[in-house]
Amino acid sequence: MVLFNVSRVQTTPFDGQKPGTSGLRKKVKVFVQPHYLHNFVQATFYALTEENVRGATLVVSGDGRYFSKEAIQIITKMSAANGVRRVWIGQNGLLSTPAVSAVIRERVGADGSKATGAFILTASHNPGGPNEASTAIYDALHGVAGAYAKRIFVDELGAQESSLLNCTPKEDFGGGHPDPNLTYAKELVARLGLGKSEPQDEPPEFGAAADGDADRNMILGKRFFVTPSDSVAIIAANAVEAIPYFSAGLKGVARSMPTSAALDVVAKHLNLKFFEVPTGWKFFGNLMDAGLCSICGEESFGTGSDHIREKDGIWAVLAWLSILAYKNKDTLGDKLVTVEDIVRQHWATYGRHYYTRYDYENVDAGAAKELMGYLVKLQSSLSEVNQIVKGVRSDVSNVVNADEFEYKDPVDGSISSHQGIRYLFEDGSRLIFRLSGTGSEGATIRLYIEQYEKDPSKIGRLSNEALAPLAYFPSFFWSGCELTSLVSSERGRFAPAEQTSCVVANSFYFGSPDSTVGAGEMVAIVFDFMSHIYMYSFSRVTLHCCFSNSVQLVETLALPANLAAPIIIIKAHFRRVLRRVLQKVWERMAIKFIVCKEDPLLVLIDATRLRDGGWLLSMVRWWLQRNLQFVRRRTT
Ligand SMILES: O=P(O)(O)OC[C@H]1O[C@H](O)[C@H](O)[C@@H](O)[C@@H]1O
Repeated sequence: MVLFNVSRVQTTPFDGQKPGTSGLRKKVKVFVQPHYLHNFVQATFYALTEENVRGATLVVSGDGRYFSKEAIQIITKMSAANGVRRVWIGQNGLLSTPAVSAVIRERVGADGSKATGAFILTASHNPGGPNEASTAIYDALHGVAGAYAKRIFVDELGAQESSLLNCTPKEDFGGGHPDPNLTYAKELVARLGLGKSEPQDEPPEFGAAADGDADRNMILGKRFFVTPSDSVAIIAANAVEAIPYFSAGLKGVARSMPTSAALDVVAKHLNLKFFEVPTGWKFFGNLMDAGLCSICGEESFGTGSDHIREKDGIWAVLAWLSILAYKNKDTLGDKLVTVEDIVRQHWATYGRHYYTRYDYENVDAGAAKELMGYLVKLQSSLSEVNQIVKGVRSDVSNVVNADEFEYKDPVDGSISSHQGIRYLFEDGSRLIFRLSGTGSEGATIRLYIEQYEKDPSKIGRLSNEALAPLAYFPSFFWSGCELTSLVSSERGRFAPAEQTSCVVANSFYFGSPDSTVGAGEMVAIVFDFMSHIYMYSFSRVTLHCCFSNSVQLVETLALPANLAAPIIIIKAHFRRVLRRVLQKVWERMAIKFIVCKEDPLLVLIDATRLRDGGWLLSMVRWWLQRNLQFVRRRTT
């Protein structure tokens, strides 16, 4: 016979310690509080009848999640103290929930005993770990990455199966678009708290996605998006300490031209060889073969190293996990260093490159070519460019260089020309225009906007706000072009799809604090030919410097200060078609039309009408998106 000393310990109740539908489910940090589990176990014993406890046999086991071992010790001791005779524990404390049920119902002990009940240590499908928030999700978007993900993340690294999302490869990628970005990795984006609405569960700390063939990657933190340009810079900055493969040092780093210059700053700080190559992975291959480059990346969600000659989506995720592990090596039990912490720390050290990309897809190939030609021609006069720039925003630095990117391969000496049009600003900001080389229909124009901020007090701004001044320019640069083709196209997407920021381009300007209008205030809503929408307050100075032509126009027209009916000013060639469409819809709003020759489409509305005018804006936007195909250079 074994004798135990039983001691009584005074405890106090815990708020909300109530079993729900299926047991007591609480976060680990709640469960590990002193006496939390003890209170629950003792309360359970008190609730049971004497004969179910005294001399009884209990089963105690679970799914082996964090804190199970400690809990089994506590429950076993408390069972003994309460008179339980025998505790059956699965090997290493492991038993599936159905197995526990089977043991209670079927198992008969050597002495004929049967279990009267069990403590099952599980939270079922919910995450576990010292901090459940440290879980991760990997979304293979039903591409081939799924086949590798289970082996690498679950079997090798011990992640839970529930961390795998869309990891069964499917012929049609599950009907989705297997491109890992904020637009297409919808489910992952929503789970990480970056969707339109808050997710049901607290988002995990880490998320990543791959494309169909597993060479691209997207890295997310909880409610946080890491731009691919930042991602490669951060990997490079931490590689030597955090990734054993690079412990001997980096040979050099490289990025594609439109990728932000975040990597350049790291290379400079660490005194690394640095290369800026045209878009396309093949340019990195030469550098790697020549032993000049260890890590490289592109804004198009490609990141890789010289372990192979392609970008490698899973490698990028492992690189990030290595950095997270390294940054957390001393934080066991404390608050974890998160993805967001790492990125913000990086910005504080190296400065931040605010960055976004707009894609204008499926536009008329001829018109796109002409537009690019126009942008190149504009480059011949920097003073003209700066005149436009200063006329729009006096607070933006000068364009100091403008060119078409050309690359001379340092290894074989080959030259690649016409690799994108660059407008480079004095403060390091850049506007880049490029024709995509991967589109399958029409042309795709990519517009990359980047602004460098060194001042640590200014690195925490919203990206759309920080980039707003620069985002004004493209339409002004293009003001020498005009819309001509009004071919209706259901499929052509006229509105830009913003790939690298959470902000949808069309809400870009409405979303900024500048755009709030007071009741009775007069505002102008301007649609430029790219269907960006600008809203200006007439009582603000911004309007005067932002849109001087329109102001002059409005002044010339001597519009009344408080407009009763909306007025729509349209370009001459829109008149017939737009008027026909809009007049029908808006008859009851007594819209007056004024036709002007030189301005973009201008809708002038009394702000008091804006509250019920949302549908009106949607109508205009819908019409523009549906009907305007693209631009052609002004021929005069
Ligand atoms: O030319 P784009 O449409 O911008 O595509 C750019 C990307 O296309 C492919 O994925 C290449 O492998 C990448 O190296 C490149 O960055």
